[in-house]
This record gives sequence, structure tokens and C-alpha cells, in this order.
Amino acid sequence: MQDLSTAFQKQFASFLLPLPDATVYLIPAFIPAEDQLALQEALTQKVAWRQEKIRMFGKQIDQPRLTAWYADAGKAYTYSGLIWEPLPWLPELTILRTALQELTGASFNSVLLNLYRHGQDSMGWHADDERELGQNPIIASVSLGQERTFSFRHRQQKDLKHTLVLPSGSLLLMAGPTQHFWLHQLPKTTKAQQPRLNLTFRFIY
Ligand SMILES: O=C(O)CCC(=O)C(=O)O
Ligand SMILES: [Fe+2]
Repeated sequence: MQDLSTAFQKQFASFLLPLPDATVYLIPAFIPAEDQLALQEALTQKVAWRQEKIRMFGKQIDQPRLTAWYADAGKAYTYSGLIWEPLPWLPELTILRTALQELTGASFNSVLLNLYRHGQDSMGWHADDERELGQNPIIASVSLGQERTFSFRHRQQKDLKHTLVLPSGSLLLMAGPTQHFWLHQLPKTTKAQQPRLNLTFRFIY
């Protein structure tokens, strides 16, 4: 099982969200403001974005976002009922992976990227609890571009909810029992119009 380093836990204690049964940190300025736009543009251009389909009510419909998956060779991942074959790491992704590993003390061997083209792109309620992520996965989620609302909902205590805003350059780190007890989503909005990139770094066993 993976763990956040003691150094990280000390340094970022004040960024820990007050959620029961969860370990979630929101670090607003993980990527310096002056680097955000260039990184967002490079990834938007270079990433091999795909429009995947999902089955809904027996029909094939477009997922409301574009996606891509980069990982170490030999890793296959099932996500949203799809089997993903990894693409080799881009330099920009390697730099981010290394920075995240140094910051957190955790290891990451894959990254799922989401491109929300406008406010009608979204991700529904789910937990990142696939078998290959192991017991208490550490998921490092980096956001670039349009800030969007993100919410948590407790699986058993239905009145427990938490909504936050993910600004450009932020790092949302989910660890411990979070996926076991909570669902999360990125809802649609009529407000946000600009694109948003999201990168979730994971460790696949
Ligand atoms: O776009 C986001 O912030 C959420 C992405 C997410 O939950 C996922 O990729 O599993
Ligand atoms: Fe997720």
C-alpha cells in the first residue's frame, strides 16, 4: 500500500480538507501561474485525445469529454468499462510525474487525462476504486485552465457533501480511505465556457 511521506503531511497539514473518512488535500498553486498557459497549450496540442463512447440505455453515446491515457509500458487499465492501452510518456507528463513523486513521496506509473471542452463537458459520480488501483489509492489530480466546481458525496451518510472549486494550477490529492467512502463528480455548468485540462496521476498494480 502506498503512503504520503511524513514530510508532505507536515508541510501541507493546513491544506487537508475537513472530510470524515477521507484524506483529501487541495493545494491551489501547485503549478506556478507563469507556467500554466504554456503547459495547457502544449498538452492540448500534443496529447492523443480520443472521443470515447459509453453505453447508456443500450445505446452508444459520446463521453462528455475527451480522454487519453499515458502509462509505463505493459500496464493495461479498465476504466469506464473500457480497456486502455497506454501511450508512452510525453516530456511534459514526465516532468509533472517527477514533481508529484518528489512532493508526495508516492509513486505514479500512469496518468489519465481529461479535456473538458466547455461547461457541458463533465464527469458523473464515481469513485476511483478499480481493482488495479489497490486498497487505498493515492490519486494526484492536476487542473489547468477554466476553474470548475468539483463535489464529493459520502456513500453511506447521504447528507455528507462537500463542494469546492478547482482553480488552474491546483493539485487535488486523494488518499487513504477516500475512494472507499466517497464518490466525486465534475458537474456540467452553464457558466464555464473555456476548456479545462485535468490530469489524474495513479499507480496501477
Ligand atoms: O476532472 C476532474 O477533476 C475529475 C477527474 C476524475 O475524477 C477522474 O479522472 O477520475
Ligand atoms: Fe475520479
